Amino acid sequence: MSEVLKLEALVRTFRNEGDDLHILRGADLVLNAGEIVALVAPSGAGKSTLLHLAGLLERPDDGVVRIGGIDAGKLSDSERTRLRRDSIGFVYQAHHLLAEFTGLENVVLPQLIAGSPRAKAEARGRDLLRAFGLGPRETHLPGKLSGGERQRVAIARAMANAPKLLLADEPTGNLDVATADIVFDELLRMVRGEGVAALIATHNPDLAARLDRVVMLRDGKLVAG
Ligand SMILES: Nc1ncnc2c1ncn2[C@@H]1O[C@H](COP(=O)(O)OP(=O)(O)OP(=O)(O)O)[C@@H](O)[C@H]1O
Repeated sequence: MSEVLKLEALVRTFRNEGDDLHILRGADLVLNAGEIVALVAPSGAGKSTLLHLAGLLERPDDGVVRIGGIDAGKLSDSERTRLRRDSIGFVYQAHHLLAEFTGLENVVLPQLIAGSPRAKAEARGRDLLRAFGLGPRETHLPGKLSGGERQRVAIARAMANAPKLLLADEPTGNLDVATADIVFDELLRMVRGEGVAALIATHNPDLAARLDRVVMLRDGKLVAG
C-alpha cells in the first residue's frame, strides 16, 4: 500500500518562561493511502503541534516528515508551500472561511490559486457542496450559514484540490453534540469516497472509535490506542 505520510522520530521543544517543554520526543507514524486515523491526547499534549509539523506549516527540531515519500525537510520554503498546496488539506476547529466570499467561492479560490481553470474549479466546488447537501446555499456568505453548514464548507474547501492527505484538528469541536455527530459522519463519508488518507485529532473517544485506527500521543511519542 502506498505511503502518504511518514513521521520519523519527530522532536519539538518549546521554551516557555525559562523551561523547556518537550512536547514531541521522537514521534513516529505511517499513514497509508485511504487510511483514516484518530489522534487522541489530553489537552496540551501536542496534537496541534504534531499536525502543524505533518502539514508542513512548521519544521521539527529534529526528525523527518515525508509526504508521499518526499523528505519535506530537504525542500525550500517555496517547494514546501507547493507540496502543501497540492497534497494536503486542513480542517480546523474554527471554520476560517473568508467572510466576504460565498461558500462556493471559498471552495473555488484554493483551486484557482493552484492553477485550475475557473469552470473546472466551480464544477468541483459545486459537486463537493452538493455532497454535503449545501447546493441551495452555495451563494450564501458564511455569516448567513449555520455553524454546521460553515464547517461543511470548510471541509469541502479542504478537499477542493483533491489532496492525498487531510489533517483535521478537532473538526467538529465547535459544534453542538448532535450536529458534531452528523458532520463528523459526513466528513468520514467524503474522505472515504475520495480515498484520502486522514489524521483527525479529537478529544471524543466515540468519534475516534469510528476511524480505522487510533493513535495516542503519550509522553511525546505516538502509541497505538
Ligand atoms: N509556539 C509555542 N511556544 C511555546 N509553547 C508552545 C507553543 N506552541 C505550543 N506550545 C505549548 O505546547 C503544548 C502543546 O500545545 P498544542 O497546541 O500542540 O496542544 P494540543 O494537544 O493541541 O492541545 P489542545 O487539545 O488543548 O488544543 C502546550 O503546553 C502549549 O502551551
